[in-house]
Amino acid sequence: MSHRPYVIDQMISAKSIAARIEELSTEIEKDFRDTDKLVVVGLLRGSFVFIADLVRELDLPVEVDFIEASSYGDAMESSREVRIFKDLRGRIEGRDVLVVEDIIDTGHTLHHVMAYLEAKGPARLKSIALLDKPARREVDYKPDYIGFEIPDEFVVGYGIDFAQRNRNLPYIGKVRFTDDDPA
Ligand SMILES: O=P(O)(O)OC[C@H]1O[C@H](OP(=O)(O)OP(=O)(O)O)[C@H](O)[C@@H]1O
Ligand code: HPA
Ligand SMILES: [Mg+2]
Repeated sequence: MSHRPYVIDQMISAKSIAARIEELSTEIEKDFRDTDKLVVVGLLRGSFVFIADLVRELDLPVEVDFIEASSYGDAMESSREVRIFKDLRGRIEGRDVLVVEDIIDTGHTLHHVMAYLEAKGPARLKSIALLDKPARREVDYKPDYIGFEIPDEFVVGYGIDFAQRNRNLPYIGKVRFTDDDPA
């Protein structure tokens, strides 16, 4: 939990996010045009806004499922220990699967979840992250689709939290601590 005062500076507008999701959907539709059904798996909690907007742009037969993993808790630093709190409801063996993530930072979360899901034997398994922060990567993993590459800033909004707050902002913003400001 942060007790330091901070403000949020907008980094990516709601309009830019919507435009990028349209482009990404076209790419995904092309790659999975022959699918009988695509299981779109949201990684809770951060991806709940992104998956809602993404599936509504996808002109494919989709099923939606969720898995919950977390490694940050209320901190700004990854614990590097990814815990699965909730597993999928459905089976993905032999199915086409797209994992939807809000942000890839150190890479521990997505890397761990992809290995966990791969072991369930899907036909095709791909991942999409709205944001990619490559400067902080600790594991060698690159999502198949990326919305925006961002600099090394702590971001919030559009589902992403800081100590569980700010998930409801319609845009992506960066956290700026005001006690860092020169007097
Ligand atoms: O690449 P990494 O360094 O692993 O960081 C990315 C992950 O961290 C955040 O989740 P968090 O653990 O905060 O849980 P949440 O989704 O419930 O907010 C974010 O939603 C990603 O899942
Ligand atoms: O920049 C971030 N903001 C919020 N949660 C996060 N989890 C990984 N990176 C971030
Ligand atoms: Mg998350």
